[in-house]
Amino acid sequence: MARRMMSRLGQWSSYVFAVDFDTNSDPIYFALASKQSERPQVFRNVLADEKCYSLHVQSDDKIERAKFYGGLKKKLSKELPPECTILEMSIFQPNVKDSVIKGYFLKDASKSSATERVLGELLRNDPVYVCSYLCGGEDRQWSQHLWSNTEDGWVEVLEKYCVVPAEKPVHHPSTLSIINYDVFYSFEDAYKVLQQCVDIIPESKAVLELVDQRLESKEKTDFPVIVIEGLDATGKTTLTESLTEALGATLLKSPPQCLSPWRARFDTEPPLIRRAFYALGNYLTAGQIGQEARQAPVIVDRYWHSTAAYAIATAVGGKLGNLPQAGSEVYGWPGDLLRPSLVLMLSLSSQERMRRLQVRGQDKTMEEEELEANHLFRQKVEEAYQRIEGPACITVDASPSPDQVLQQVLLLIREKCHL
Ligand SMILES: Nc1nc2c(ncn2[C@@H]2O[C@H](COP(=O)(O)OP(=O)(O)OP(=O)(O)O)[C@@H](O)[C@H]2O)c(=O)[nH]1
Ligand SMILES: Nc1ncnc2c1ncn2[C@@H]1O[C@H](COP(=O)(O)OP(=O)(O)O)[C@@H](O)[C@H]1O
Repeated sequence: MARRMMSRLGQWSSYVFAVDFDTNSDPIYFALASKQSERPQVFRNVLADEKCYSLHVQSDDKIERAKFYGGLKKKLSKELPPECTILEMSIFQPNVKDSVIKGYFLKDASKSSATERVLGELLRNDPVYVCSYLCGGEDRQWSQHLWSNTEDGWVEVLEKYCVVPAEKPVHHPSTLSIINYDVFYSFEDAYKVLQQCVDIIPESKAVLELVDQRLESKEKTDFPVIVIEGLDATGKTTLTESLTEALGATLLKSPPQCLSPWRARFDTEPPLIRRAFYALGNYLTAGQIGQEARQAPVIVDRYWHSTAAYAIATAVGGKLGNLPQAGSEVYGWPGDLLRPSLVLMLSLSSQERMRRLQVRGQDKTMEEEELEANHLFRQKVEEAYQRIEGPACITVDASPSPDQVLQQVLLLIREKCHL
């Protein structure tokens, strides 16, 4: 027992556990130790006498981990008692990229044994670690108890560790696994993800075949390439169509039309797979841009900024201040992706944007629903847009009439692209 205890504690002793009790404040950070700490009790302000558990995915295969984790919250929400609160949890080594293991912390105020039954089932059938947390002794200290399956299918508590406070890390744990999990900075990295999905998502094969036929894009283009960005209903479609006419340009968009048959399918996938799909969409569009910009200016409706901004805003948990600082490598442009001459970001008040969304009456994407419901998510998307470099976007006030916005943008294009 001692050997196993040391092996696990040895494995986890350099890890910090982070639980998001409230998106407006810092997570609670704790570590594991073989003996109690002299420092204040970890959960003193956030837990009373609830039963607490944690579970996290243990698989070396990042696709399997992403797929399982993607469906886990829905499964827990469906099967756990309503009094059981499901909180985001990360286990990570501070400042070590790719060290993040995502999971959930359960605060169970129910008096039923349903939670333990559901967790026992998960432990028996799925690639998860399950732990329970107990508060005991005069000093009301918390301990973590690792569950294990016995041969006859029962659950036993394998090892017990003291839960001790841990320092707040420099970077929020959710920022440690953005690169190649939420945002892809090379064609090859995105392509590899879909290649690994061919067996579990058959549509990946058709997408890869299209991507294999993509046109090569050149560094430099003969005519200017102008990208129009912005949240849903800021007026991108209206502006790009009138711009195309005014400039005798070619209109493209990302993801390109040829990926439309599979878009809804990949929108249901976890970020790792979904973002790889959108990244490959940008490379397909880049090939089309390279070809079309030989004959005329090109206008693009959404491109890299949309892909990176939505992915970063979705990945970064907690408050707005948890976003990686401006200048961070996550805001960099992929070295192998065609760079446009100009990126314009349409900006609009929330009220006017909601009005236009209603007027247009189209269905909203899942992310747009989120944008509407979640002011914090919208702030993160808008802030991420502003921090992306290579080129950075120029903000345009999209509140005037369609024609006034068009004239304002034509002036900017003439000034910046000498068109
Ligand atoms: N284009 C694009 N959209 C993304 C990406 N990642 C997520 N999305 C989602 O897809 C939505 C936009 O998809 P579009 O096909 O541009 O839908 P649309 O109706 O044309 O959007 P608007 O042009 O904003 O009206 C965004 O609101 C995001 O929710 C990405 O990499 N590229
Ligand atoms: N400058 C504008 N002023 C008022 N309404 C606008 C303006 N631009 C677009 N709209 C209207 O707002 C709605 C959303 O415009 P759309 O071009 O579809 O935005 P996006 O493509 O960014 O989602 C449409 O009904 C459109 O007619």
